[in-house]
Amino acid sequence: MSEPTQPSQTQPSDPADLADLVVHMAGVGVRRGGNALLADLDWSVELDERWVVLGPNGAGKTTLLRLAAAELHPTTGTVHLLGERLGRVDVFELRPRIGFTSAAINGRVPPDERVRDVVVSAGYAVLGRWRERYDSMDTERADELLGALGIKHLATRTFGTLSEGERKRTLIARALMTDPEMLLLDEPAAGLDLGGREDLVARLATLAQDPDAPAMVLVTHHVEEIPPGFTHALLLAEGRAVAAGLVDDVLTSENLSRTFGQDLLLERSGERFFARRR
Ligand SMILES: Nc1ncnc2c1ncn2[C@@H]1O[C@H](COP(=O)(O)OP(=O)(O)OP(=O)(O)O)[C@@H](O)[C@H]1O
Repeated sequence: MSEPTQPSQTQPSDPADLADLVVHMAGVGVRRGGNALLADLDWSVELDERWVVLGPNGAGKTTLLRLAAAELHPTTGTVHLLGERLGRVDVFELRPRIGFTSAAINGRVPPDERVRDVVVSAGYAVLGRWRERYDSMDTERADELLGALGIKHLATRTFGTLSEGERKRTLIARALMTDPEMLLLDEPAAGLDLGGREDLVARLATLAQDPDAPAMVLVTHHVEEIPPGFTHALLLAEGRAVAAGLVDDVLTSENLSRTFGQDLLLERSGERFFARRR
């Protein structure tokens, strides 16, 4: 195999340029207990970009997303989110500007909370406090988002009675409730059956193609889960970027093989990707 495609993003140093970037990471490392979870990472996301972050188990994808969600600070390097530098900004002011869904959030929703309240309470930065009085405009917005994700009919059901796919869609609606400038999705299709996955991929494709939608970063292990309309890809292995840039340049059999440490064949059908071992 030849040398990997080196991540080749420009790295602005001027604060005015940084203000235009949703995410800017320079020389980022995260260490825990002597392990490098991430190392030497340079990565930028612009407002109109939709990124997929792909890599094997343990590659550092969730760690990267938690940095982008202002849930973690880097051990080394600098992270700017929405023009603000982590460590120099109140993260409690930053977080409402970022929509984030993950299995961890899924596990924190009380099972007896109603679906509409799971969504609407995001505007009040609370989970599991459904007795708050909500503004009718907020309720309408929540219903609109539930409609866009195809689950408006479930608005009065309790979260605990939903299927895994319905829960994931509820949490995406919740993440969009605050009109975030960036939407982070950590393995949104994990645990879904084929129909559920295809339905979610189609809904995310619609969102990705909406020019008013926020910048998006989707973490996955599977190229089959990349929604059409996603523009960029970051391939991670052992905490380091293997390749980063436009989907068309980065998603190749060679880069995928290097990322997953196996000889893989990547195939494309229209705007969808499929991979298997050679
Ligand atoms: N607090 C910690 N101390 C030591 N190692 C950690 C800690 N947190 C995570 N790790 C390790 O860091 C690596 C990266 O973890 P991370 O969850 O970011 O990977 P991932 O790519 O999201 O993996 P997966 O696809 O399995 O979810 C893993 O090997 C994990 O065991």
